[in-house]
Amino acid sequence: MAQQPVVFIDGEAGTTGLGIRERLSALPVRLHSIDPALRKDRDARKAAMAEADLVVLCLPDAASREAEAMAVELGADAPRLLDASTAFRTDPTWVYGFPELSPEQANAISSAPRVSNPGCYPTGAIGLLRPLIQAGVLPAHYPVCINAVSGYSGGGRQMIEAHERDGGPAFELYGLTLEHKHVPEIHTHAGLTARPLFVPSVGHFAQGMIVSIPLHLSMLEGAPTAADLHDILARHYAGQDHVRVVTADNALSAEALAHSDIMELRVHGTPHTRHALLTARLDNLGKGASGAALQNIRLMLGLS
Ligand SMILES: NC(=O)C1=CN([C@@H]2O[C@H](COP(=O)(O)OP(=O)(O)OC[C@H]3O[C@@H](n4cnc5c(N)ncnc54)[C@H](OP(=O)(O)O)[C@@H]3O)[C@@H](O)[C@H]2O)C=CC1
Ligand SMILES: CC(=O)N[C@@H](CCC(=O)OP(=O)(O)O)C(=O)O
Repeated sequence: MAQQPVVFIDGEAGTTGLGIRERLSALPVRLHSIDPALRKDRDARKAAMAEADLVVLCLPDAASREAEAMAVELGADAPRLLDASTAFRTDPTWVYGFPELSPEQANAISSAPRVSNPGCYPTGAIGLLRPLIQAGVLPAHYPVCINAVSGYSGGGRQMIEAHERDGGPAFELYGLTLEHKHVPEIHTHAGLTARPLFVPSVGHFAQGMIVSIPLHLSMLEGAPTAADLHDILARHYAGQDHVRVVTADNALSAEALAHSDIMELRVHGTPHTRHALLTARLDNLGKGASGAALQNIRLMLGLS
């Protein structure tokens, strides 16, 4: 029997790491772990990397960069890397791990030595914008405004503890310098030429996310209707397991897809409105993190 590929999750005890570990139990892989007391020990992490075929980095950005440097030091023994942080998402030497962007993207992920897992908010924003830009209906220079709300698990262990111990705010806008770390990622991978304006927020619920983007249809090529935009998205994602283009509702709860790896896309608006609202609903820990990582792990290891 062929040997199972070895996977090491650097940051296994964190929010994203735990989610990936849980999902990996369904795959024919061997998980290589290190003594939890040594989880931040450089030598122990490097030795674990040398044992692995694939290392999944579930770390803050600085620790991910350090891990990548350690992999380079391993030379010919370097494992392939999948990084869940923001560190390499706009680095052209890494492949962006969003397989639904195109069949070519899925192929590129399969053979790449370095793959960056998309951010939670960018998954929703890029998932909505890119097919419309590609289809030529949304101009790349459109002044895009993105509003989004996340469950508090989006802030990792520290934010989870703050909400669960101290209550946390019911609803809070943040990133109000308008320089959130996800802006360059959305700008690059949506295919926009104009920098998008992004306003995130966090609510007092654990998991779930809505990303919403209002559009003035009269400013789009050919003045399409909301139904036309729905059809473009539906054609783009036809046959995909993790992204569904569904009928618009009059209200949307952010928590409905908690514990799911599916993302739902909607186009709201009636034939009478000259406005449309694009929405993406997902679990920030599911398709927004660990669920997407599992898709990439399957592709990288050739597991169907
Ligand atoms: N939470 C989310 O919704 C999403 C998170 N991500 C990204 O995934 C990454 C991990 O986030 P998340 O799981 O939420 O964060 P957590 O804080 O929950 O987990 C991070 C883990 O990394 C460990 N760690 C920190 N520094 C080091 C180090 N130098 N060496 C080894 N381990 C270290 C932490 O240990 P300790 O706690 O002891 O410090 C912790 O176990 C981040 O880059 C984040 O941006 C991506 C998409 C969504
Ligand atoms: C609520 C909250 O704080 N969310 C995080 C985003 C989640 C995250 O850090 O993950 P990725 O960048 O890897 O997607 C934030 O805004 O920084």
